Amino acid sequence: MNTFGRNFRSTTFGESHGKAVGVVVDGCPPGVALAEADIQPYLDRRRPGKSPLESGRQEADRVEILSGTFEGKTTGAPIALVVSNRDVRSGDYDALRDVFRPGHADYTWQAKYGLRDHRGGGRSSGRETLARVAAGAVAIRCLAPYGISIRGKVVEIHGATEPAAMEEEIIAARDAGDSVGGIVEVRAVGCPAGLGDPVFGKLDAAIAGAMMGIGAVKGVEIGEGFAAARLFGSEMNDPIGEAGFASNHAGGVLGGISTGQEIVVRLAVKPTPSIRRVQQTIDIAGEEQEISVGGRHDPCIAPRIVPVAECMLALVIMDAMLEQAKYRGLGATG
Ligand SMILES: Cc1cc2nc3c(=O)[nH]c(=O)nc-3n(C[C@H](O)[C@H](O)[C@H](O)COP(=O)(O)O)c2cc1C
Ligand SMILES: C=C(O[C@@H]1CC(C(=O)O)=C[C@@H](OP(=O)(O)O)[C@H]1O)C(=O)O
Repeated sequence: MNTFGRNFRSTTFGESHGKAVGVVVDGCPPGVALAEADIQPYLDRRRPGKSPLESGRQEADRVEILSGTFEGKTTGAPIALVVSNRDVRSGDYDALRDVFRPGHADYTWQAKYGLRDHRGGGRSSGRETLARVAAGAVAIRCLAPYGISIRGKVVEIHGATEPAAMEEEIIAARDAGDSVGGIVEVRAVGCPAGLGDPVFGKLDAAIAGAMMGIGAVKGVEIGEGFAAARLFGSEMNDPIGEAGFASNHAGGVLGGISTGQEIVVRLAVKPTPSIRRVQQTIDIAGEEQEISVGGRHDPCIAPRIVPVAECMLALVIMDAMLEQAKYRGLGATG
C-alpha cells in the first residue's frame, strides 16, 4: 500500500538508493498558497546528516514542485513533489545482498516479494519518510487558515528525560556500536470538535495507524494511553463544565471524534536495527551467519521521527477535515 488517506491522498514513490523519492498529493483543495519554500523547512528538519547524533548521509533534500500549482496557488490537480537522492553509497550494502539484518525489513520483504532492493533497504528505508513530510507540509499549509497547528518533541531516550542525558545515551550507544530508542510526543492545537468518522474510521484509530506506519514505531498512545489501564474512572474522565473540559486525559478524542481539545499522541520508537555489534542471522539460503552492519546509520531514530510524526498527524487531520466538510461544510469545522 503506497497511498495514504481517503480525501487528501498521498502516494509516495522512490527508493533510498534510486534516483529520487517523492509524493503525489491528490485531493488538495484549490487556491491554497503553496511554494517550495513552504515545504523545504520541514524537509530541512527531517534530512539526515545534520549532526553527529544521526546518519552521516549528506542530503540537501531540495524539493521541487512538478505540478498542481499555478501562480503560487494549488489548482486542485495532483501535486507532484520530488527530491533527488545524491549521497547514496550503495557499496555499503554489497555484503547485505544475501544476508538479512536482524530488526530491519530485509527478511520480511524477501518473504513477501521474493526479491528486494538491498541497497539502503529500498522503500523500507526511513528515507521514504521524506515523501510523507513533503505531503504533510502541504497539509499543514491547508490547516493553518483554520488555526490548526502541530508540534512534536522527543520526551525520552533510553529512559533518560533530560536533554543532556538523552544525548549522552545516544553517544554511549553509538560509541559501543549499538543503538537506543525513545519516546516522541506530538500535539495538535486548534482542531475543531467533530473530526473523525465512527464506527470504523475513528480519529484515534486513524492516528494510531498513521503513526504505526512509520518505520521503527512500535507503540502509539493517545492521552493517558497505557497509563489509563491503571486509573479509576473518576481519575480518567475529563469533567465537562460551561467553560469546557476541566482536563484532557482523553488526549482530545472521545468516541473516535475530536473533542476540540489538544490532540496528544506519543510514539514508542525502537532502537535502530542496523548496528555494528555482532548479531546472529541467516542468509538467503537459510545458512546461519554472523553480521555486523557498517555504513551510516542513525544511532537513535526518535529525534529523526519528530517532523515525520508531525506531518503524519497533519495528513490525518486534513483528511478528517475534508471528510467532515462533506457533512457539515468546511465553514462549520473552521
Ligand atoms: C527517519 C527514519 C530513519 C531511520 N534510520 C535508520 C537507520 O539509519 N538505520 C536503520 O537500520 N534503520 C533506520 N530506520 C528504521 C528502519 O527503516 C525500520 O526499522 C525498518 O524499516 C523496519 O521496520 P519496523 O522497525 O517498523 O519493523 C529509520 C526509520 C526512520 C523513520
Ligand atoms: C537516508 C536516510 O536515512 C537512512 C535510513 C536508513 C534505514 O535503514 O531506514 C538507513 C540509512 O541509509 P544509508 O545507508 O543509505 O545512509 C540512513 O541514512 C534519510 O532519512 O534520508
